Amino acid sequence: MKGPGGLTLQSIEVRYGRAVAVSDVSMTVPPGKVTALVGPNGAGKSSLVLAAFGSVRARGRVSLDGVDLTRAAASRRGRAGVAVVPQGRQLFPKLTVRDNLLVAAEQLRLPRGAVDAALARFPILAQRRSSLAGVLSGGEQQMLAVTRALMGRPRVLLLDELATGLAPKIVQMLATTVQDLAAGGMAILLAAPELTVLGHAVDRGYVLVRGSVTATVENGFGPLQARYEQALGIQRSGSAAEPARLEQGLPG
Ligand SMILES: Nc1ncnc2c1ncn2[C@@H]1O[C@H](COP(=O)(O)OP(=O)(O)OP(=O)(O)O)[C@@H](O)[C@H]1O
Repeated sequence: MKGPGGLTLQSIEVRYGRAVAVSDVSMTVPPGKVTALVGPNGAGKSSLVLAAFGSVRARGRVSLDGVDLTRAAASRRGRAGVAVVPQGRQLFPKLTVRDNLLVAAEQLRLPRGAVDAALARFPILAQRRSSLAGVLSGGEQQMLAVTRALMGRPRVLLLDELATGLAPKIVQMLATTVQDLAAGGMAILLAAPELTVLGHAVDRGYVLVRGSVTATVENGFGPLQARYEQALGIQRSGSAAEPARLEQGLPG
């Protein structure tokens, strides 16, 4: 019996030793939508993303399109349709663009031809297929990380800090990619400490503070941002101190 579509996380808890990074979080990442996960630094966003992908140990349940993946390792989740662009990208800097994708193709048990097909998405990256990943610009590296994640035609794509440190033009291009993927039916999760540049791409989202969801918002980025600012204790008065507090995370 199939359950709801997309990714479902139930009562997820992530601990590092005695420290609880994520506490009893339940959320969904439905197909055809861009779901945001916003929270200040240290809120537990990356831990939750990696718990969904299966690369950190977690309590709770994870399912995709109603199929239980709780006990599946990351490699099996990958083949089942879960893909991640992790914070920091985790590329092999001393391998070429093409070889980075070949490694992923092998992990996903895809034919080698999948690499050239994947490279067609970003022409700039295709031109640099023989360059070492480590010499690419930040934007090109992020394109490579996204391309790698998309190789297995995932059903859910987890994007951790997609826009951090990138030029606005690149972020716009990635935002368009994300929207196109959602329009094609993919379930997308965008985790970030702030999403103003990507905000227009967001359909719904969750606010995460100190490992717990404090708000679930279904009606777009504006209301989500308002709930986020509320959670951080930010007053909308236009004072110069506000952006600094948003970047630093928690209310003073
Ligand atoms: N490998 C680890 N070992 C111990 N503690 C960790 C580890 N990874 C994360 N933490 C801690 O878990 C908490 C949540 O971290 P996490 O990286 O998931 O948050 P985040 O919201 O993604 O923050 P950021 O935006 O800074 O990446 C933090 O207190 C962090 O210090």
